[in-house]
Amino acid sequence: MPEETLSFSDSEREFLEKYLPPNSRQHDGKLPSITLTFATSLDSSIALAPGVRTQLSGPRSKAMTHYIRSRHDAILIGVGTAAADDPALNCRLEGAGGYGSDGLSQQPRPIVIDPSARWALSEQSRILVLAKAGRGRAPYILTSNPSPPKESVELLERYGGKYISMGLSKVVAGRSHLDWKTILEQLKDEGLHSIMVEGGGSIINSLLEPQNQNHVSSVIVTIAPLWLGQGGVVVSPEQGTDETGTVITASTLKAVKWHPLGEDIVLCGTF
Ligand SMILES: NC(=O)C1=CN([C@@H]2O[C@H](COP(=O)(O)OP(=O)(O)OC[C@H]3O[C@@H](n4cnc5c(N)ncnc54)[C@H](OP(=O)(O)O)[C@@H]3O)[C@@H](O)[C@H]2O)C=CC1
Ligand SMILES: Nc1nc(O)c(N)c(N[C@@H]2O[C@H](COP(=O)(O)O)[C@@H](O)[C@H]2O)n1
Repeated sequence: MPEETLSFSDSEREFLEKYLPPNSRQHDGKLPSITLTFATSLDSSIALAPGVRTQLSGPRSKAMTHYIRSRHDAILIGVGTAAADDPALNCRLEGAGGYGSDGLSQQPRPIVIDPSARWALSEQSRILVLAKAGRGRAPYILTSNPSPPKESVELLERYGGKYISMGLSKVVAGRSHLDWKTILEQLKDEGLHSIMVEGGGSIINSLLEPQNQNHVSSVIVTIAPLWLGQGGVVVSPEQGTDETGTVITASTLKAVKWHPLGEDIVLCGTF
């Protein structure tokens, strides 16, 4: 199926600028910056159910998401999202590489966090179909599996992707978690300095934990005017507690800006 080409005008871009990585900057050894972005319902759901691809963004906020993609070196998702959505993870903005210009300019590198290397990639995976067509890049997969499936290694390498090995940090409720600082160090070594994290629920909730928030430079959330109902994939980080054990607010945004876009509203902020 041909991918649609999107446009997002200069005047629409203005409100976002403060929350995006600068177009050019000195990296001076710092860890990559993270922009955390996702689309949510009014009941804080980002998908109808685990494993169900759910469109929430309207056409304007979808175009915004692709503009934000164009402003980052990489887009990062968890393996839950890769397996559920078979995502394209490219930039389909008019003028991006493969969408009106040659080469891969404005095409971010997809990054998948896949501790056990369980994502079943194939020649038909959308991400590789687009890489083959010169409309996106093949993914880098961060894993703590020392021997990912040989066929997947070969398939990835054929199109310019690869597995990157790193140690396992901890296991939470039966799920393997990689450590954010180590992830960012690995990405810095790959020359990637700005990372747009798109999801899914577990990845977002992990980054919203107090000990990980310091890695997040800004948050851009699209809020769609609907309720998905119970049973969805919910963004809701663990509650915090103070020194007496009393429950406190998990996270509060600062420097907040609200911007209506079509029927959605976009919330931007920092920690
Ligand atoms: N509306 C929106 O904007 C978006 C919606 N989505 C939706 O989200 C859903 C997927 O969310 P979810 O199932 O939570 O999966 P995720 O995409 O969040 O992936 C979670 C998995 O990543 C691995 N992982 C490694 N390190 C960490 C870490 N530090 N913190 C958390 N996870 C880590 C674990 O793998 P393992 O299980 O192998 O141990 C974990 O189960 C899909 O339905 C998708 O459609 C996704 C993105 C955006
Ligand atoms: N911004 C946004 N709005 C939605 O409604 C969404 N469902 C998502 N999902 C994220 O985008 C990925 C799909 O991207 P492609 O269109 O396949 O390039 C999906 O995997 C989620 O990360 N985002």
